Amino acid sequence: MRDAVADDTLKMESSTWLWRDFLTLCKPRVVVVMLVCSMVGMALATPSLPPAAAVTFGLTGIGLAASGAAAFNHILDRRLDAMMIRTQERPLVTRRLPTSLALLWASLLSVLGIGLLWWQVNALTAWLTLASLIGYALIYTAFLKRATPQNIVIGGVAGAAPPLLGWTAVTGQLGPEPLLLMLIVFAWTPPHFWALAIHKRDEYANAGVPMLPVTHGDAFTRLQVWLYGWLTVAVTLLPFAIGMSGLLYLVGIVLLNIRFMIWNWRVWRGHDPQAPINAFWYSIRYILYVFGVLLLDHYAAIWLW
Ligand code: HEM
Ligand SMILES: CC(C)=CCC/C(C)=C/CC/C(C)=C/COP(=O)(O)OP(=O)(O)O
Repeated sequence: MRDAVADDTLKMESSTWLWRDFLTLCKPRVVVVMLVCSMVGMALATPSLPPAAAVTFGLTGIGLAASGAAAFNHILDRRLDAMMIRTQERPLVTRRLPTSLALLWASLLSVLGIGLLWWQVNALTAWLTLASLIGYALIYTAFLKRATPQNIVIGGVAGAAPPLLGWTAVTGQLGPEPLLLMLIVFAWTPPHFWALAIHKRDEYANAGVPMLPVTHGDAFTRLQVWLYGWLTVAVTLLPFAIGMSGLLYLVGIVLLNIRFMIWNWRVWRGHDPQAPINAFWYSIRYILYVFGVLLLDHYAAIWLW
């Protein structure tokens, strides 16, 4: 009797673990932030509320496809992940999940995501999402990541797509505004990632991944964080400059950028060894707040005026 209870507990624990592992393959926190950016892209695409069907199917499709891309990344990187402390507890490294099952999971998520966008949203969004999926899962992960320190700059195009995908899900069209939203995420990616890469430089070096701090050293990477930080500041001022967003956005973005650049300045100076990792965590809050303030400004303009 006692053993049967123990067995059941074990079964329950292992099935919870199994689901957790499937979820881990999706990089859920990254995908959630991407979906926030997509949602803001959807909201800004129309002066009224975006249609419920485009929002529901659009977010589900983009979320499934991004999760599929993340799962492919886990598969292709499993040997490399085994060489880094940060990633060595991942389910395919510890073999809690067999690679074949992960491949099935990644394919299922990707086909469902792209299929849903194709049938229920529009062909343009489906094609662009497929391009982002291939861009991250294959071009970045399998080739660029191992080949050049510019990997995350080029690969950043795929990661930056979500606000544009949200926009096209609602309008079926491209335009300068969604490209600008994409450009914000694109410019933000180097300060976001290189701050972390400075902190984890030795792990990347041991694994033989040519990230910028490994190939060009800390000082050069810190300077790049500072310079791309300024590029991000310039790009985030454009929505106001072109009349896409109003005064509320301007005030919000100036405050956010001051904080963002204080962190990037600390990284650049290099006096505080904890500055890069703190700047990395702030970068995630920053991108959420930037899209949050774009959204607030948009609805304030519609409802208050
Ligand atoms: C090529 C582009 C990108 C690269 C190379 C990159 C790299 C990374 C890495 C290595 C981590 C892991 C940190 C850890 O394990 O503790 C991370 C975390 C994160 N990234 Fe990025 N990132 C990119 C683009 C993006 C984009 C576009 C978003 C969202 C819009 C994003 C949002 C996040 C979030 C929310 C986390 C925290 C995840 C967590 O807490 O588990 N990243 N990023
Ligand atoms: C369809 C669509 C919108 C696709 C976007 C896909 C996506 C989830 C991009 C995430 C970007 C990211 C976390 C890169 C880090 O990869 P890494 O391998 O360098 O980091 P790791 O070492 O933590 O795995």
